Amino acid sequence: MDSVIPLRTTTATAATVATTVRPRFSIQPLSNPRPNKPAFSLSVPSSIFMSHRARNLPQCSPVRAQQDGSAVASESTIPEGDALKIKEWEAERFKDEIATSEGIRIRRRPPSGPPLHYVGPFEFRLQNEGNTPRNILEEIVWNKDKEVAQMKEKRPLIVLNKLLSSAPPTRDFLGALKESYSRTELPALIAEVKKASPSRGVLREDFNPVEIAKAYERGGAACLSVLTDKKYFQGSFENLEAIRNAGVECPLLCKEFVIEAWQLYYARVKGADAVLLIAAILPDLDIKYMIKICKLLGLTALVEVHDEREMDRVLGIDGVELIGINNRDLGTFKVDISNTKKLLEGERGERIREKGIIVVGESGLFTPADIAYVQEAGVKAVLVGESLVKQPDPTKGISELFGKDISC
Ligand SMILES: O=P(O)(O)OC[C@@H](O)[C@@H](O)c1c[nH]c2ccccc12
Repeated sequence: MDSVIPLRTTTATAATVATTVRPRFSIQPLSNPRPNKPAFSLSVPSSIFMSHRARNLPQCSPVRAQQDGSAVASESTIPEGDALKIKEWEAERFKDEIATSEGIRIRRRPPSGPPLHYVGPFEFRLQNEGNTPRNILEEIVWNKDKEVAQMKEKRPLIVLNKLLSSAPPTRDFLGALKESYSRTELPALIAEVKKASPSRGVLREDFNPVEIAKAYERGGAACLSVLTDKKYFQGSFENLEAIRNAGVECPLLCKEFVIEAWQLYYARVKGADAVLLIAAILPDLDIKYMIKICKLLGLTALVEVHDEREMDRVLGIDGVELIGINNRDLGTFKVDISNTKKLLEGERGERIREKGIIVVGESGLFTPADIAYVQEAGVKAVLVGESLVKQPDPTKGISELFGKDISC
C-alpha cells in the first residue's frame, strides 16, 4: 500500500522530493483539494519505505501536524543551525511569493527546497522544479547572483563608500537627453557599446570600446550605454572605466543586470552616470529603494519594462523619471518595435505625459523609418546597439540611422 505524506508547499509549486539517501518521488497536486486537506500529496511506494527502514536511518526530529494538513518539524528538536537554514529558506520563499504576485516570473536563484523535511525517521529534501533556469534571463540572473556575491566579498560596501568620497561628480544623463531632443527635434540617442549578445552572438570582432565610444560621440549621441556583463555580453567594468577616463563627455549608462544595491555603488565607482533597473527581475520595493539610492549617489535610473503589467507597476512607483520600453523580450529574444507603441497608447501614455516621464525606445531600431515610428509613438530617446556597433564607421552609422547628420 502507498503512503500519503502531507507537505507544506504552495499550489504554484510542482515539486520533486528526494530523501537524503536520494531516490526521487514526484508530488502531485490533489485533483480536488478540499478545505483542511493538503494541496499536495506525496506517494511513496511502501517498498521504498521498507528499504529505508531496513537501512536503519538515524533518529530524526518528529513532525508536528498542522490543522491545514501540512506538517512542520518541531523546532525544539531541530538543531539550531538547521532551524536557521529553514528560516532563511522561508524568508527567501516569502520574497519569491511577493515577486510572483507582482507578475515577476524570473526567480532570483535556483530553488533549493527547504534544508530538510523531517518525517518520522526519514529526512526529506524538497527540490522544487529542478535547478534548470526557465529562460535565458533567469539564467543570467542566477549567474549574476553568484558573481555579485564574489565581487562583494572582494570589494565590500565600506570600501566602495570610501572610494566614492573622492569620485568626481556624475554627469546629468537625463539633462543630456532633454537637451539633445530639443536641439535636434529627434529622439535623443543613447548609443550602445556592445560587443556581443546571447541572441546575436559576436556583433563586432575588432571591438575597441573607447574608439567606438568616441565615434558615437562625434556622431551626435547624447549619451552612451556600456554593457558590463562579461559572461553573456562580453562586456566589462574595465570598458566602462576606460571610456570614462578617455575624455568622452557623454554621460554613461552602466548596462548591467542589477539585482542588489551593492551594484549601484560599484557602477558609480567605475564611472557610471546612470544605471539600468529591469522591472522583469526586480520587485516593486527593490525598484523603489534602488531609485532612492541612485538619487543619493547622483545616478539616473533608467527603469526598463517590456509589457503592460511592468509598465503599470513602474508607473505606480514614485520618483521614476526615465522609463525604457524594451522591444526585445529578454526571455525569448523576440523583437517587435510595435511594443513601444502598444505600451504608450491610451491612458498609459496620458499618465506618462502627466508625470513628465521621458520614455526611451529600446532595441531593434535599424532605419530612419524605425526612429520615426517610435518617435510618433511618443518616445523622446532611443537606445541603439546592434545597428550602430556593426557599422565599420559608427559615426556615419548614426547619420544613416537618423537619415541626417545629428552631430552638433
Ligand atoms: O542591439 P539593439 O537591438 O539595438 O538593442 C540595444 C539595447 O536595447 C539592448 O542591448 C538591451 C536593452 N535592454 C537590455 C538589458 C540587458 C541587456 C541588453 C539590453
